Amino acid sequence: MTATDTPDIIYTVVDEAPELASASLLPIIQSFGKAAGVSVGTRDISLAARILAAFSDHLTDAQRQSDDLAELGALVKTPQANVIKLPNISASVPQLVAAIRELQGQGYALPDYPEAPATDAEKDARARYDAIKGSAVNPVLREGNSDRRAAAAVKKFAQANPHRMGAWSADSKTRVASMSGGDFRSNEVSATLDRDATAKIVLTTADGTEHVLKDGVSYPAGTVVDATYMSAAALDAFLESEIEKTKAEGTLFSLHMKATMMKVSDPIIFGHAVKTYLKPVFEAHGDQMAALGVDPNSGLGDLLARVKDAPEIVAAIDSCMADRPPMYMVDSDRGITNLHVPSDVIIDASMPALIRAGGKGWGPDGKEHDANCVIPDDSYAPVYDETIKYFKETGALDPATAGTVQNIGLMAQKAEEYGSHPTTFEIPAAGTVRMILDDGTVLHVHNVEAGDIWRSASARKAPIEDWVMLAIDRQKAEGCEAIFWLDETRAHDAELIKYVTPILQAQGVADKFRILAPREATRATLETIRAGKTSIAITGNVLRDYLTDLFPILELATSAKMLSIVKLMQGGGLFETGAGGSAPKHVQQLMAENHLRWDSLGEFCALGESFKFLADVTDNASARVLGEAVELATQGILDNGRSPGRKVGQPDNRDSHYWFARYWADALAAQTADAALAAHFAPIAQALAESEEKIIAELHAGRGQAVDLGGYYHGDAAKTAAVMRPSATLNAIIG
Ligand SMILES: NC(=O)C1=CN([C@@H]2O[C@H](COP(=O)(O)OP(=O)(O)OC[C@H]3O[C@@H](n4cnc5c(N)ncnc54)[C@H](OP(=O)(O)O)[C@@H]3O)[C@@H](O)[C@H]2O)C=CC1
Ligand SMILES: O=C(O)CCC(=O)C(=O)O
Ligand SMILES: [Mg+2]
Repeated sequence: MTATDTPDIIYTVVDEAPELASASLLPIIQSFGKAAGVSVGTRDISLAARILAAFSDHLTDAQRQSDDLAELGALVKTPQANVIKLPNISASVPQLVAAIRELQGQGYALPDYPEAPATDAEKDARARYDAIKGSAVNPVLREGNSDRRAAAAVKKFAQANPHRMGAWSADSKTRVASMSGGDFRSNEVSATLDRDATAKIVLTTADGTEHVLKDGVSYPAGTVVDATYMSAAALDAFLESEIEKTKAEGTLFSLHMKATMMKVSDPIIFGHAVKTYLKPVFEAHGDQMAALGVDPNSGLGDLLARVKDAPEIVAAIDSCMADRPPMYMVDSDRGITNLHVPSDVIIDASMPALIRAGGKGWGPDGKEHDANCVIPDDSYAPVYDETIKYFKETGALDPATAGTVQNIGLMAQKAEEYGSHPTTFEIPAAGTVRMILDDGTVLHVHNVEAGDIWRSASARKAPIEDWVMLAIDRQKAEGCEAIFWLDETRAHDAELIKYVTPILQAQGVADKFRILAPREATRATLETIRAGKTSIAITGNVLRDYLTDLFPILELATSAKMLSIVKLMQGGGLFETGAGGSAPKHVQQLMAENHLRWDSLGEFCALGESFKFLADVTDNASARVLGEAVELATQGILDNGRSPGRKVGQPDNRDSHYWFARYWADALAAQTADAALAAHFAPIAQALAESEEKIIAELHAGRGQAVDLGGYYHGDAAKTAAVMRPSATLNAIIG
């Protein structure tokens, strides 16, 4: 693709619920955009497309797929970028394997996912699959810092229509457990480089052998470079003790990790939890299980499938589980536990859901119970711990009166932990890890044991400075409380504070900001929003992720309704839709009963911003008219209660798109800034209004019945369109 082929706006093709929604919404957007001379094209970053692009050489000409992620990765580094990014699957190994199997079944000659690669071909396939695994998309596209908040109209709507909140009682036994030592938080060291440098990471084992874990990592001057490790022995002792305490406390055992984004460290920690929970089974049958290909990092689901024909192991598991505290369940009806799949329980979504429910999780008995929320590393766990303590003291937040928390997140150029996977290692043998600069300076040293998880994360100067300036702009726009969530006693944060304070002083705004450690910032922020006011949380990358689910889920019921703007460092714009994920449960519901409860409010918000951004950079006045009309349409959806319902029979995602098109056309027909557009949309608006009954009836035909999409990861476009665009009348009006 040459630059001239790039559409004005790129709308990403993704997976699961948002992709199903796109089948209905995108044709509307493309048709409306075309009328204003704005081209809206697509690039495919779905898991299936990324797999196919990585294995082009295994496919026929007709099957080959371009590497759209690579193209977008280059585009976001240019001022022309205008990308609407929907949530995509960040695949765990079980998801990746399922997607490969589906594609193979459709006739794509892909190699299997090699669990234990031996031959060169297997090693090559494994390396290609590993590059697709986990959060492999967002870090490539996020060449800017993050600005996430609820649009004023969305917040007002949530206050006027408060969602249900679980009650919190002072005697709730729900709590957060994290390590008091030996974790990433306590072992962290950090330094800011005063010049451009390259580094190597070397493990020297007890016998003096040097193993180069990584070479040639390059950093520009001013980069904050951290190193830390989690002790495997301390982790196991902690998990063992928490499993026992959970049993004594009579709560559910739950583990909350980010195995997708932290794709190297967190599946290993998850695996430790699986092994510790089933410790007697691994002690008695470990060798046999290894021979059956069991990898605890892949979860209990995979493990059970592998041992199903070994009755002695199955019996040992049953007896062990009976003796353990009950587990927090992902799906109690189907027996899916917290430890089944590493990507089923993702901390940013799972902790807020539990907190919103009054500290309750589902147990194996299908009932709600208090839970022990195990979050081994103590870097960010205090946020949840303090939130839970606060709600126990004060009762749940009232969404009718609560203020709002906005977020400015340091995210650009793979900032902090979320960029650390290429420099994360499970240590093979005891020794010393050194991070050595090109001039021989030893930047960081740690003594480690076999199995420890060592990692280095970094944050570059330009993104840090951009982040502080973005925070200053946002505070100026809002005039409200603004807090840097930084802990001066933590090594990395102390280095960041050395950037933040002088910039605030130089800009003359130091009195507008506070710097508080996450625990203190959590309490201060909760008190602020309890009083109905706004607070800006200025955070690093991980808290950006955690807080933009936590507060939206408390305030708005879902983070799908968030405005999520990434102001790219090179001048382009990336507009993320919402702050949540791809909602697999919604796909299951659509397939079973033809109801899609996905709310596209995040897409609507992103679309308005994208059109307005296009108008700003290209002087395309029609694009501004389109964007402003999108905002009115979004307002119309809210004012008239046109968002999807949760249950079959209620209006769903498709109904909301009809209303969105109608309100959008109404606004375009009514505006006077662009007479040609008004004239174009007047008959469309009229047709949409006149055919309302017919369109709604056509949209609802077949609701309640199972539908066939022709695949889960790689559905059939025609089948999906038949399901998602069932109204011939609407389709004809849209053209
Ligand atoms: N930006 C990105 O690309 C992101 C991708 N992900 C990926 O998404 C997948 C699922 O992640 P998960 O953590 O389960 O989180 P999700 O955000 O997909 O789902 C959590 C719950 O939030 C509710 N929800 C989310 N979006 C909407 C929406 N638009 N409308 C209505 N309700 C919504 C649903 O609640 P209910 O079921 O009650 O209706 C849903 O089950 C994973 O593969 C993950 O890696 C995750 C986060 C961000
Ligand atoms: O990229 C991912 O896997 C998740 C991203 C995410 O959760 C977020 O940005 O809020
Ligand atoms: Mg998130």
